Amino acid sequence: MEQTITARQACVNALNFFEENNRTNTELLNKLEGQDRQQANEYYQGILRRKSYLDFLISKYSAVGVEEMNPQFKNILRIGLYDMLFMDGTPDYAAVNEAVELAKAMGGSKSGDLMNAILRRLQRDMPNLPKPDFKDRTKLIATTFSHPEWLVKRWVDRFGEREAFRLMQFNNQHPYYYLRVNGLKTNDRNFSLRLEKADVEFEESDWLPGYYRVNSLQKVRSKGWFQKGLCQVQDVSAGFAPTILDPQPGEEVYDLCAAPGTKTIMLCDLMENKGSIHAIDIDGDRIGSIAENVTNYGADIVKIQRADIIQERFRLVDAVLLDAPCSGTGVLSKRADLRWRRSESDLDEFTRQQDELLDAAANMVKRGGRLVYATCSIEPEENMERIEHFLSVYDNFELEDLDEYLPEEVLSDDGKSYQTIPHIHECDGHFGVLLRRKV
Ligand SMILES: C[S@@+](CC[C@H](N)C(=O)[O-])C[C@H]1O[C@@H](n2cnc3c(N)ncnc32)[C@H](O)[C@@H]1O
Repeated sequence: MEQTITARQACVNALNFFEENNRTNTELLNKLEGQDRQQANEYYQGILRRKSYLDFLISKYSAVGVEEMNPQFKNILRIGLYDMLFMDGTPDYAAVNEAVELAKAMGGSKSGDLMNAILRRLQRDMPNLPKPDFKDRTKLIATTFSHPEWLVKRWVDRFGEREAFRLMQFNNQHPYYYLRVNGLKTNDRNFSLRLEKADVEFEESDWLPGYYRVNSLQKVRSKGWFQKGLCQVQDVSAGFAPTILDPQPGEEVYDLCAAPGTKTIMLCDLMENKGSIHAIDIDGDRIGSIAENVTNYGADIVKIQRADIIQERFRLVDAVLLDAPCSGTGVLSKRADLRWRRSESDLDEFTRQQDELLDAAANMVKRGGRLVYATCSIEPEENMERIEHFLSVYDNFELEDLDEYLPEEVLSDDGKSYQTIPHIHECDGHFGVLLRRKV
């Protein structure tokens, strides 16, 4: 029989995995059910959202430096401290006990004693814990807001300190989630009635139809609505790219870079499940999720293909969506792990790849056809600068106005691109443009 583990244990395992492999293993968190699963994810993302600050405090109370500490012990310590500082429902004594028991179980009684000593001292000083006191301003801000120094420097230079603080504070909040209704299986009215009946607090978006902002996904998950394909989790700003592509029933559409398929199923919805969508992705592991999503949502116009779109040739179609791989700096509140996985040099790699992908995508569009380029980044190099570069090479494409599709507050002054910035628009940060190939 498989041994059952607690949310805290699962989180320690996931944090250990992250430190070793520099990536998230969602299976370690999601093998739990119900509330435990939610709690494990909450710990994991929450601790990564506050990592530098937690480590700063740990360094003040431990004789062993954070870098030299046994990773498992360090991650249990982070959970105990996170519990005391940020988990409202856990009394301090319970947070300490849980961490001590976990340390004993995972590392023996000496480990439990040491855990107890460090956390008790932190608990005692709780109202007056030390504040980061580094002379180096970037390091001070980075530690206070738990963001990497390179990103702090970049955002302070670009936005100024005050705005950068607001952005990082937003990234450190518990995120909002949006549900998008699957129009192939239900409708907005029916779905909002379901939400009311299930006692889910929600707010309907006034930006796009069929989006509902909720504070927690737990009730929706327990109702089985995701498995039934009634709705999906998709930030409203992620819905902008399929919206501006405006795919029509009967058209032939490429969804390049499609996995895990959240935009593919929205395209099916917009096309009323008529026409054809080729969902293409290079990643064999991620491609299975497209099929799962499509089946769940009751769509049958999707052909899934594993391919490198830069290497392979495709015939021309009416509309192409290129949801490019990017740094993901627009989604750091939901994907706190990304802030520690990325480095500044990754940006050069992403922009090079984005140019190649745009080049490939442009050669799949019929005359008069449309190409949408989108990212979940807020970095200009991955966004408008890529499009400016593209247009300097491809004078047979032009930018289209977006004001008939999207609210004014997310559009650039000339109305030809959208960009959401998390703390300003209170959603994820997404960018996109609609390019038309001249006839
Ligand atoms: C931002 S994610 C796509 C998210 C997806 N559109 C959605 O909304 O669910 C980018 C995807 O690009 C894929 N990708 C990267 N390089 C590619 C290439 N050369 N050919 C095809 N897919 C590629 C990655 O495997 C990844 O799944």
